Amino acid sequence: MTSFVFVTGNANKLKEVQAILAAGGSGVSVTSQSVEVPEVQGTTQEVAIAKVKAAADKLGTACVTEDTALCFEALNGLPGPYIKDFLGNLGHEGLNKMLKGFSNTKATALCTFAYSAGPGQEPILFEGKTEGNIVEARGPKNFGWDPIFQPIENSGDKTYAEMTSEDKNKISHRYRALEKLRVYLTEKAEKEQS
Ligand SMILES: O=P(O)(O)OP(=O)(O)OP(=O)(O)OC[C@H]1O[C@@H](n2cnc3c(O)ncnc32)[C@H](O)[C@@H]1O
Ligand SMILES: [Mg+2]
Repeated sequence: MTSFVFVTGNANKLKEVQAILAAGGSGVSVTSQSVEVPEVQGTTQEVAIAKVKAAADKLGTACVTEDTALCFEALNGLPGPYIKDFLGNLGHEGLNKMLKGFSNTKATALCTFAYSAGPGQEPILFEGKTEGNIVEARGPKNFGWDPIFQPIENSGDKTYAEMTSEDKNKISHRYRALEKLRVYLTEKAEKEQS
């Protein structure tokens, strides 16, 4: 049984990670800890690396962090890793308004899991992407920008918020990144046993 410590303050992320791992029946499990770590500015990779390093230093142990970015094609990838501040200040409506001057509503949901084997160890990143469009908010408003993101594949015309969690977890940016982390941790555990 492989398990990892997931450092996050976001209960929705934790719930999805637990559900995705349970559905996969992979024997990888997760415990969680909420630790305040600074989030630096930079590319999604730089932000993810700095966050997991700070978390590993603080906890003194191996751990996993996750960063979610929402990248608007018309804005050359912005807000990207700064989506939390944009969403907090502008809301769903403001994010839609940002794209009013453009004919392009395409966006990429990008999830980056970062694994550190412990303090001072070089982090390893696992990325997952889902392509979609930014639309007027539809569906329950309990998780971030889910109501304004309509994935292109498999959703019909549903936003993430209108999809069942099972359906979202089959195609989500988080699912795709977590699958790579799961494979890595499983292979690592097998190597350590042999
Ligand atoms: O403690 P951490 O893990 O950092 O949790 P956080 O809520 O601060 O999360 P981020 O720094 O990664 O910021 C990402 C923002 O995008 C939101 N978000 C993340 N994943 C999402 C998803 O699958 N659907 C909708 N919104 C999401 C989240 O609520 C934040 O506002
Ligand atoms: Mg955060």
